[in-house]
Amino acid sequence: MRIVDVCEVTKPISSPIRNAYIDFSKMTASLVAVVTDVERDGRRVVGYGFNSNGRYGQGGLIRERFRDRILQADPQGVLDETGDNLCPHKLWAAMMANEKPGGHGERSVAVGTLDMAIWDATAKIAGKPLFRLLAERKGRTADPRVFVYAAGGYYYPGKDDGALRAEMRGYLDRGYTVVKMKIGGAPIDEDRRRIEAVLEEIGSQAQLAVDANGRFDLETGIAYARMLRQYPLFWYEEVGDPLDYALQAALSEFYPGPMATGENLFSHQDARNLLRYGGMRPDRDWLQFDCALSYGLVEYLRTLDVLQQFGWSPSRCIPHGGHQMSLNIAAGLGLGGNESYPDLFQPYGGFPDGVRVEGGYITMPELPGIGFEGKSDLIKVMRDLAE
Ligand SMILES: O=C([O-])CC(=O)C(=O)O
Ligand SMILES: [Mg+2]
Repeated sequence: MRIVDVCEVTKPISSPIRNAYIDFSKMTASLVAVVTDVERDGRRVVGYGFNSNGRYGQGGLIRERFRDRILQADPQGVLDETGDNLCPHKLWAAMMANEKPGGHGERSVAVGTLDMAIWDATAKIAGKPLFRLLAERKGRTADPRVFVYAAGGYYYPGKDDGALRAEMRGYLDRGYTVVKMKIGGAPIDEDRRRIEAVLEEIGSQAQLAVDANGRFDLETGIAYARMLRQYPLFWYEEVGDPLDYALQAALSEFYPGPMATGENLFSHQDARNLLRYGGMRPDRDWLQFDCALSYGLVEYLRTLDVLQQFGWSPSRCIPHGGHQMSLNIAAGLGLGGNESYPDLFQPYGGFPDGVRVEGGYITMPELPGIGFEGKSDLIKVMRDLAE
């Protein structure tokens, strides 16, 4: 068996929304297919992947470097020990041949996208849901029930507090128990007003998380901490620059509640620096590393090893990105849950058709691979690429 082709297309996922740092008017994502010569149920096995929102499509890197390294690797040399399936770890090493360490930049996005497709193909060849395969390999029991929260609350032209409240009400009506909104894209008094409007809307039915998208310097981060700590928030997210670990550490003196960060750390080495120097508290804080932006699941497994070394439970991870890959990791390896964008970044985000949020949890269906075949709008664009 072998990989016979790797395809990439860069697709728009644009919308008029804005967070404290960027707008999404020109946002794109890479969609990739890893085509094998294996057949299952009368159909050629093709693995699919895509990168999460927030970083742009990686067609250049994928087509100029990583695709060729996969296709030029010795086909026998990238199989697992049985010889009957792909080995995602060996394929990862093939992709990263002749790459220097450090300076992770956005090649981690290109590799993460391909790694998703390789795991999808691997689990399909094994004939199981990825979360079951992962749990088996780790010798644990999978839990198909996964906590999810609704991310939104963006700045949007003409959006007033009424529209923000209606958006949050819509998430509660769909079964979510935690909702998230953006802060830091308006003056602090305006953000306070928005937060109070949402808190009034959700009452005791749900909790609110707020996300500053790395916008604040230490002084502003502290000013917001003083304001925010009066409210019972689920978390205060990505306060300052993602690589400013000293800022993150200083904040914990001013903010006793839970904080979250990590969506813009793209390697296990960066994750380790966050745990070494960021003052994160394993009893209450949350880690949001997103494998689709950070060299994929092969690297995420290394990140989970780092967590263990530092005494962190995988249940403190709730990844960024809202994709089914992280849902599988959560169900298979015991993460604390996953992000979800109920109204954004379609068709890539979300759940297989028919999956409903109940009391803040979804239940994973038993679909081979990552489960893209169960989401009709998504599998349609995927098959247009490679089948
Ligand atoms: O607005 C974004 O870039 C997405 C984000 O931070 C999140 O989902 O936490
Ligand atoms: Mg965020």
